[in-house]
Amino acid sequence: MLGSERAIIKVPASSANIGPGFDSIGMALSRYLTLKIELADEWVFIPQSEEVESIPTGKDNLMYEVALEVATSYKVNLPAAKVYVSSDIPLARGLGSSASAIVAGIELASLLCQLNLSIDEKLRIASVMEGHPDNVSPSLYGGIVVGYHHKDDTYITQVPYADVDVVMVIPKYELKTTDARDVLPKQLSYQEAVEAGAVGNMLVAALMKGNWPLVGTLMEKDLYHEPYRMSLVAELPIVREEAKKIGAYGVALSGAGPSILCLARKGDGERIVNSLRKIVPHCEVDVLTIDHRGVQVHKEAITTCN
Ligand SMILES: Nc1ncnc2c1ncn2[C@@H]1O[C@H](COP(=O)(O)OP(=O)(O)OP(=O)(O)O)[C@@H](O)[C@H]1O
Ligand SMILES: N[C@@H](CCO)C(=O)O
Repeated sequence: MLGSERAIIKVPASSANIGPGFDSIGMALSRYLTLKIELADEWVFIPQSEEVESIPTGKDNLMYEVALEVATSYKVNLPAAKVYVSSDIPLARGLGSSASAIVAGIELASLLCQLNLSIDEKLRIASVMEGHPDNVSPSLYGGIVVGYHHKDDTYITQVPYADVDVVMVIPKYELKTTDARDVLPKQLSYQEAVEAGAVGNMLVAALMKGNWPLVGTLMEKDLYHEPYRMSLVAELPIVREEAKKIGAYGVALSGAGPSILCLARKGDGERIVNSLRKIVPHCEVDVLTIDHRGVQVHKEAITTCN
């Protein structure tokens, strides 16, 4: 295995929650964490792009920690590797960079230890590690995924189609998920919990039917997290007002923020991007597509030049 070959692991980014699908719904997006892996005498991660220039280069890297934990749980040794890392997923912006790294770490262990893990086994391991399946499941399976995870089981269902444009507003500042979770309440009242659950149920029904105007309405009615995180992302109300004015279906925080997800009719994305760039010139604004493939692994021959 490997030796004269190099393996390539490509993991898509993801946007979790889509409003009321807190900790359970996410979509895979067309930004990627890419690893090129060769067997080596010791572990090293070599950053190849700006987004990952600050990641640890040794055994304190999250991807190594994940790979080691997987190898240990299967009672096998983890061979050392040299890993070239490139990515256009910004860290700590609500685009699932940590979930992509967890999926990459599981794939590393599966490949280097020849574990041959099934995708469902990878989902279970990744969800246990991340604590919720909303980012890891789309990064593994692609598309829009609805999931439920608890200590005994993890379940997912893929949304069958998604013909929408995705506009992402990405502020320059980071917001760590742990900090964005610290502002959440410890409890909701029974009445609030029932209402929040009903909104989430309706969102799933609308997603499954491909009723995007209704998805847009419901993604703005979250009661689990966005009301508490609003104060952390000043751009959210401004982007929402402008995007809705020019025809977006709906706007919500992407994951724990600070990025902002806008869903729009197919073909409307560029127009919305042009308009939002004027309103929030300090942010990156881009049309992304939904990745339908999920994580990809392949091998290529290593050729040496003399
Ligand atoms: N490729 C990577 N290699 C090593 N560590 C990484 C990598 N990608 C992300 N991380 C770690 O994950 C942290 C970001 O995780 P965090 O959960 O705060 O944000 P996120 O996953 O980008 O956003 P969200 O969970 O809201 O979608 C980084 O600061 C870094 O420590
Ligand atoms: N569902 C998670 C996604 C980020 O990990 C949150 O919103 O905190």
